Amino acid sequence: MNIVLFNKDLRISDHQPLAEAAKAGEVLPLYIFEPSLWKETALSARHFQFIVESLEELAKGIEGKGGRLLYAIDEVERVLDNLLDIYDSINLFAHKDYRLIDKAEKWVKQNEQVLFTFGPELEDVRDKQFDHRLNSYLKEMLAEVPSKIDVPLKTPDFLLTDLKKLKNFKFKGNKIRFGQQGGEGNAEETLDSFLEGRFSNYIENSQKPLPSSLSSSRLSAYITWGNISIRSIYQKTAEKSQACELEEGKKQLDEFLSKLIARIKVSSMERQNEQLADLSVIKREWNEDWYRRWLAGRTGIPIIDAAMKSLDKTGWMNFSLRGMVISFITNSLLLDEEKPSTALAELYLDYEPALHDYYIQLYSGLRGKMKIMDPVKIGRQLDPDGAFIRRYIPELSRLPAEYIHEPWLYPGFYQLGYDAPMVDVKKVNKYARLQYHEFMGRGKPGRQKTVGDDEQLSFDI
Ligand SMILES: Cc1cc2nc3c(=O)[nH]c(=O)nc-3n(C[C@H](O)[C@H](O)[C@H](O)COP(=O)(O)OP(=O)(O)OC[C@H]3O[C@@H](n4cnc5c(N)ncnc54)[C@H](O)[C@@H]3O)c2cc1C
Repeated sequence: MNIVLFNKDLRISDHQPLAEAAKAGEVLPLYIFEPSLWKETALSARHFQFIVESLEELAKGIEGKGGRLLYAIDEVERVLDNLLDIYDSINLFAHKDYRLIDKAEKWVKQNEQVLFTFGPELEDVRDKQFDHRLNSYLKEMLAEVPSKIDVPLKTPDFLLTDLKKLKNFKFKGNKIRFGQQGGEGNAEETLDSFLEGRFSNYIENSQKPLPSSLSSSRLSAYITWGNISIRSIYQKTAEKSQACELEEGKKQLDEFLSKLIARIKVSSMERQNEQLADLSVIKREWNEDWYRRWLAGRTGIPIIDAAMKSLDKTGWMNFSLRGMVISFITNSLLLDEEKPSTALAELYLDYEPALHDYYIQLYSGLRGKMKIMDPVKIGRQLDPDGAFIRRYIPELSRLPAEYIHEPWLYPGFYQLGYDAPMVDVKKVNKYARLQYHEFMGRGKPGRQKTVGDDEQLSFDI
């Protein structure tokens, strides 16, 4: 039996494993929900929601070709064992980045079955041939799934034909009401609307909090869950760029393409044996109250709070805000990055472990210099009139612009009902810099913290 293992490739267009399996004979398209994966990783209710929306559309697409998408709720090895009891032999078809590829590879070896994998050979970005291979992959013809998919007459009883049973699944976190919805159609619409005009201020706006939600492509969640393939985005964009009459348009699209390529490169970086800095000696003792206020968007520092509230609501933030919120908690407040990183991963709809971990490490100083940012200053640069802050913090919606980034300076501050800042940013940053410079200079811990340090760091209104 030819079994297609769907994973983070929830689409029909440019789906090579499905195309090849359909050419080989009868196909059983399968999506496995592994309970252990949902329990042990940062996958959350909002990811589940997006996946279900994607699967519903995928199922319709497969039905349209005469096939049927099936589901299993179990560990991947057990599902495959059960299938092997039913079928004499199994050919698995999957993309190379199938999340459970190690398990599938081990299983086929142990059971003498066959696994066909598809996708570019892009394992190590330092390889001299990397750029060449990437370039050819991006320009390759897209895979076309045949118009008819043959299904076996009878499918195993233990496989599910709909998603109702999944309602008993337990998830972390909350669903999103105002975020992007999963599915191939939505992915294509998002790309089309970007190429039809939203791209025109990409460079200027993609790091500004409010304008970025329109001027950025907003494709990240669709790429993460494979509702659209990167090479189809690449090809459509390159075509649009060629057709652009104005140099300015080409410039915007080239910048966007460079981001897509950055994604592939960061995802392909060889991470084993990497030496990360050990900053544990300068970290503060864990402060649950600070952490909770940061996560809830109640630090009293408007740009941080607006960013965290927008993430909770929409599941998305632009690059600069992502860097700023993690830098604030790990570098300014000197808290360990592990818990904040997991909390953010649960909230980002586009959570992709390779990218997320890399940038969290970069922004919390584990991969080089620890950058200590001033969120008030950054807020002024990114959101000068405070439109983003006003959108997400209603208490500040009518505050005059001159106070929007430092509302505690407003004479009527206590009437606003907004939180007083939990720390004085200047003081915590000064303290963090001192700790870091001592650590770097002498290669040993900074000044031992004494009782009363925290009091010195609190805000002096
Ligand atoms: C701490 C931190 C964590 C991050 N975690 C993730 C994550 O889990 N998943 C994720 O998709 N992105 C992550 N990013 C990268 C980036 O912030 C998002 O890809 C981007 O904000 C998505 O919005 P967009 O699709 O509108 O991007 P656009 O600007 O329109 O870019 C198009 C695509 O290129 C890729 N991309 C854009 N910027 C980068 C970059 N600097 N490096 C690598 N790829 C890029 C994304 O796939 C994106 O969809 C993270 C960044 C930081 C600083």
